[in-house]
Amino acid sequence: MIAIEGGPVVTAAAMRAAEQAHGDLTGLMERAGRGVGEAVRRLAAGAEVLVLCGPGNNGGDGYVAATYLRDMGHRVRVACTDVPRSDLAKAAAARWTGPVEPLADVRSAAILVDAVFGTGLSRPLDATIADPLRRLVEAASLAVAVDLPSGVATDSGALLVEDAPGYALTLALGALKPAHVLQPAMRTMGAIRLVPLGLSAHDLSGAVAMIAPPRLAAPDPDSHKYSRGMVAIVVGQMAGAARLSAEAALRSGAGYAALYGDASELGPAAIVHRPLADMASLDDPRIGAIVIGPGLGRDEAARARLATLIAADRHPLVVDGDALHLLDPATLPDRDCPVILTPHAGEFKAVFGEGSGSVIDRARDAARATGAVVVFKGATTVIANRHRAIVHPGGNSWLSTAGTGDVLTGAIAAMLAGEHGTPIEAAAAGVWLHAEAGRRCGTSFIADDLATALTLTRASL
Ligand SMILES: NC(=O)C1=CN([C@@H]2O[C@H](COP(=O)(O)OP(=O)(O)OC[C@H]3O[C@@H](n4cnc5c(N)ncnc54)[C@H](OP(=O)(O)O)[C@@H]3O)[C@@H](O)[C@H]2O)[C@@H](O)CC1
Ligand SMILES: [K+]
Repeated sequence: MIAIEGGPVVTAAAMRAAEQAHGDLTGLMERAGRGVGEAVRRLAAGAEVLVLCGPGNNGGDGYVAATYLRDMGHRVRVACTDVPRSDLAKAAAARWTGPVEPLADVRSAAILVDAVFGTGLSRPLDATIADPLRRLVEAASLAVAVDLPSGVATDSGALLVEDAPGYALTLALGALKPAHVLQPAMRTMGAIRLVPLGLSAHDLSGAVAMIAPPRLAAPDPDSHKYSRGMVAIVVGQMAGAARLSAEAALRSGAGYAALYGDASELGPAAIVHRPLADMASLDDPRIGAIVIGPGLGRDEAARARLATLIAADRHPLVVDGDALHLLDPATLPDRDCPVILTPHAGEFKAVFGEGSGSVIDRARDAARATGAVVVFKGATTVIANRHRAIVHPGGNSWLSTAGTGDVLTGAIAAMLAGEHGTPIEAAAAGVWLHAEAGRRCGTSFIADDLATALTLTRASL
């Protein structure tokens, strides 16, 4: 089992293609089943194991795991939902010489291994499988899903079973699939670990990857406040939101944060307040990123400011909150300077409509249509540009409090202004810092605490 940070997230079809490119399908199943067997053996600590096998290759992995456990002298029973139907599963089942019980009335065991369906699940589970599976998972003190819990849709993360039971551990085979990073599937999986199968990185090189901690360099010895990144924030009707963004930008490492507009001079003294007599005040070439949206309001003045910034095309932009409701996405593809959009689900719908597919698909479609980096915030946050996507599979659920989005915007703007990688890398770095700061804050914190926590989060890298 190895770490999954930065690794590929691969659809069922891409996984099958990688498997075919590898060629040695029997060898892959051997590695998968053995990897499962080794993990289960370590965790079972001698307790009886029940392996449930389905008719396809997921079931084949189960037979291999059961055979391994038996050969290691472990107490193991096998039950099946159906006879093996794929050639590989037939061959694996033939090597299991013990009894195979029917699923319906099989006795539960302390350790349950679910090898019923994996990436080949094609329709909702029938009650004749779902009911005994739920009973056995719930009766076990440790339930382990092979590749995926049987009942989750690989590419969308949807549940194809009612009252899906919760597992303690899911052993992803070869690579993570979208369901491993998407809700509601993810919340049924428990801890997720990867069993490597030796598939080549080239064959797995999909366009979607798990987020990894960013590598952020310390300022150069000859750095100054502008070279570290100057963030300008356009103030609107609710100045507190803009202040949160400014503070977050500074605590994420920006050298200078200026609020442009009529804000009372509250907040850290380090934040600079400048009047916004006209938009020309934002022409300062030292500005590395402009934030527009937090607390902006949706009046005509706000709309005009946004349109002017987009048309001017002089600075990288981070567009959030109210500005997303005022945005005409058709104006974006012509820009040369990078744009990062940071919508939550409601804002995403306001800009792009409902879309189709998973949040990964929808974020990627939006990025392709606009040329912008789209940070689609939610239970799983997806950061996409035209060519690829990075997923952050959720952070501390206590982040769902007012102002945390403004903090994220500031963190992303700091990364963009400080030129920490390409725009998608800068956006991902901001998402990571924000989520990690949220983790450090624990429970019932407020957005101000989150902004404060960015200092030590940044220091941890
Ligand atoms: N890719 C790799 O690199 C490797 C993949 N490996 C493993 O292979 C797994 C994928 O195997 P797979 O393609 O055979 O699909 P799998 O999940 O076993 O199910 C297919 C069977 O289930 C049936 N079926 C489907 N839905 C059903 C339902 N609701 N109710 C009832 N039946 C249903 C379906 O029947 P059908 O839809 O044709 O009627 C078919 O018989 C993957 O998750 C991993 O564990 C590793 O061994 C090695 C490396
Ligand atoms: K499974």
